[in-house]
Parts: sequence; structure tokens; C-alpha cells
Amino acid sequence: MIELNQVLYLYDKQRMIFNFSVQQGEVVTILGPSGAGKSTLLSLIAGFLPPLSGQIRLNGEDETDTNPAKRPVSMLFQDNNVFTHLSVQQNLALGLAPSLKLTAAQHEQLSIIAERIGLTSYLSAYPSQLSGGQKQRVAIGRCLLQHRPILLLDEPFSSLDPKLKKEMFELLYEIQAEYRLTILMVTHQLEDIAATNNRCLVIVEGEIAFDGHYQQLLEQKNISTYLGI
Ligand SMILES: Nc1ncnc2c1ncn2[C@@H]1O[C@H](COP(=O)(O)OP(=O)(O)OP(=O)(O)O)[C@@H](O)[C@H]1O
Repeated sequence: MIELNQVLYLYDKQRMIFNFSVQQGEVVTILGPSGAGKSTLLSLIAGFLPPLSGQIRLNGEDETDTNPAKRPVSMLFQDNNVFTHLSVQQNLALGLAPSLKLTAAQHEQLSIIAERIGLTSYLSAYPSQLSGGQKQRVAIGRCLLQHRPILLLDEPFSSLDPKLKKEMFELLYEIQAEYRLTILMVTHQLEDIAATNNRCLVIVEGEIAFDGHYQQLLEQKNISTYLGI
């Protein structure tokens, strides 16, 4: 569960204030024009930016001042989610032990997740030998091994071709249901969620301008202002 109570952030020219909550196991899409504050919102929840005031509660705990590494949150970006000098096995192992020294039980967990993300035969490969989709699978696998129930995604599949992107969304939704993950996902492309009726938060100039399901969003008269199109 995610709760933001009057969370305030200021850049030189842009004020942002967020007030909303997301239930455990909910998938929420974040939309809005460029520069509206979508990435800032994710960074506040992940702890990369400290709010000026307000409270961030995650799974019932006040985490406003908690170090990002200690929050029950993983964040996946468009690119650069894997360490290029580490093998797939080591990238996954990082989710279990920063020292990369795994117990037998952790090895077992890693094998199960590698199988789940379809990378069992790539464990000794390095990221330079993987496709964009495979790299994102490694990153998702590492998030799952960290056992962090909140996943923040900032345009995670936008550099992939349409077919691969569709496959990755399918995998993501399957994993979300299996692990009851709470997901907040920024996207610019409405077609990414056309097959869902996800709850959508639309951010315009640092505030939530719309909060409702995809079908309701499509009925909005000012949808083009909302989406910056
Ligand atoms: N480091 C910074 N210093 C000053 N202003 C910043 C900084 N980072 C972002 N901003 C401003 O804050 C606003 C929100 O930025 P943010 O990256 O959160 O928007 P966004 O909705 O994710 O945009 P995009 O869709 O283009 O990625 C923008 O107006 C941006 O110019």
C-alpha cells in the first residue's frame, strides 16, 4: 500500500503536491504531459528525493525519511537497470546478497526466478549479450528476489519493439498477479494500457488532475490537455 499525504516538492520553477493512496496489489498508470512531475513522483516514493513536507507511508509504515535501500520499493527505469560488468546470475544474486555470496537456499530461489523470467540458459551471459527485453527481465527478476512488494516503473519498455513490449507487459501482469505486487507505472503511450482498465493518475503541472479508470479517462473532454497531445 502507498499513501502520500500532502507531499510537497519544489523545483526552481515548479511546485508539486501529491495526495493519494494506492491499495496493495493495485496497478496504477501515471500519465501526463512532459515535465508534469511523473518521474519526480516516483523518485519521492522511492526516496531519491526528500519531500519538503508531508508524509509518505508504505505498507502502513511512515517511510518519509527512510533510506531508499531500506524501503519496500524497487524502481525500474527505461534503460540501465543492469550492471554491465556482472553476469545475469550475479545481477540476480544482487537482489539477495550484496556480497554475491549465496546460501544453498538462495541459489534455489535464484533458479526459480531465473526459470520464471525465462533466462535459465543465460545465467552466465553478460548484459552485452542480451536483448533489451532480456535485460529488463533480469531487472524484474532482481526486483522479485528482493521481495519488495512495491514496484515503480518509469517507461520500462518504451525502448522495445512493439512485439517484445507486448510480451513484457504480459510477463509483468502475470508476475504482478502471482506476487500481488503494487505497481505504479509511468507511460506516455495510451496504447500500453488500452487492453486494461487500470486506474490512471494524470499529473498536470505537479498535481493530480484526474484519478479514475482508463475507460473513464477516455470519456474526459479535456483528455488531450491531460496527456499533452
Ligand atoms: N533537477 C532539476 N532541477 C530543476 N528542475 C527540475 C529538475 N528535474 C526536473 N525539473 C523540473 O521539474 C518538472 C518535472 O520533471 P519530471 O521529470 O518529474 O517530469 P515528467 O513528468 O517525468 O516529464 P517527462 O515525461 O518529460 O519525463 C519539469 O518542469 C522539470 O523541468
